[in-house]
Amino acid sequence: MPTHAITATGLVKTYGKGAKAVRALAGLGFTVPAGIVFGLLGPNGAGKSTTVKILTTLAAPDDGEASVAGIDVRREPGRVRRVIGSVSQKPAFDPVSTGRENLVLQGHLHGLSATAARGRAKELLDRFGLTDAADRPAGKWSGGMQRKLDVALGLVARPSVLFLDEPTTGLDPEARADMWAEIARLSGEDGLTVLLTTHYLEEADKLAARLVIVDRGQVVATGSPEELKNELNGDSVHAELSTVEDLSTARRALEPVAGEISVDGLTLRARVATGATALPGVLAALGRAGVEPVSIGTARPSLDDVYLRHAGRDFRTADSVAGGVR
Ligand SMILES: Nc1ncnc2c1ncn2[C@@H]1O[C@H](COP(=O)(O)OP(=O)(O)OP(=O)(O)O)[C@@H](O)[C@H]1O
Repeated sequence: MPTHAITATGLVKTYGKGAKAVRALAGLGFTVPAGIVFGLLGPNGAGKSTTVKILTTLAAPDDGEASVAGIDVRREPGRVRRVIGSVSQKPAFDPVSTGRENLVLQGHLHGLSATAARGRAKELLDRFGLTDAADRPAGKWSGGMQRKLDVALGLVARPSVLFLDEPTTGLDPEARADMWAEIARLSGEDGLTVLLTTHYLEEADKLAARLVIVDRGQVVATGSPEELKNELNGDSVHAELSTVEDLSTARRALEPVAGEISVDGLTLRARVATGATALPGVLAALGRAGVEPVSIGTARPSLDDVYLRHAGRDFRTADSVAGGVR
């Protein structure tokens, strides 16, 4: 295995032509060291799925280069497919067949003998805690168990790189926490490289050893979650106001006491050196301006703040306005 499990350089992809053309990737590039969970984080429409389609050989870039496990995705797509596992957002299992049958069938599709396919199915069922349900139709399993089955199906052929596209979308909090534990175990135990795409900041923060933040088809920030948050050098104070008028008054009042100020709905966020120390000054400034916040608090920097700094807009707002580079 080369040191880098994935490299992508200058990827460009445009869908459609003329006035309707959407530039999904605008020169995107990153490298993924082997053996870690790597996060590809970005709001809806940022270009994550397009990147994964190119890396898993399902789409060709208009320009740029990429390799997976040292193999060029454009020149040798067949070889790439043999070393990767891919778990897409859509379920890959047959709901009428049992979990075990699904896994055995997948083994056959990858050329395993009947005995080897049964053995691998048993191993994966045990590993994901699915043995008790193994002989019931997968369509009757809970959402969390079905997602685990999807991941298990992606692992049947012992890939060296596993692509997980939005693995926890639609899961309830308990199933999501369970899935997070499984994903963390994948790279920790098996030395597998996992490329995780997500639009959940918290998920990337918790699982990814390194990540790139993608916005409008380009990488806007790269590093470990800790590195990225530490670069921000400071906490934030969040004040929720009751009216738009109060919001503008508060903004003017805080300009002399805070660094960057941003607004999300009726919440104002101001960057300060240390939240606890700055809070009395912020409250005093608001009081002098005659503004009483509905609530106020401080927070350590989050990936949300990192995104705001690098993309110049709030993550949640960007997430609700999907769109490529036009
Ligand atoms: N087949 C397609 N035809 C036209 N436009 C497309 C196609 N696939 C994606 N796009 C557009 O390209 C841009 C990037 O989409 P992509 O699916 O790669 O983003 P994403 O970050 O994966 O978003 P999501 O989290 O919503 O899946 C978006 O504007 C999207 O609407």
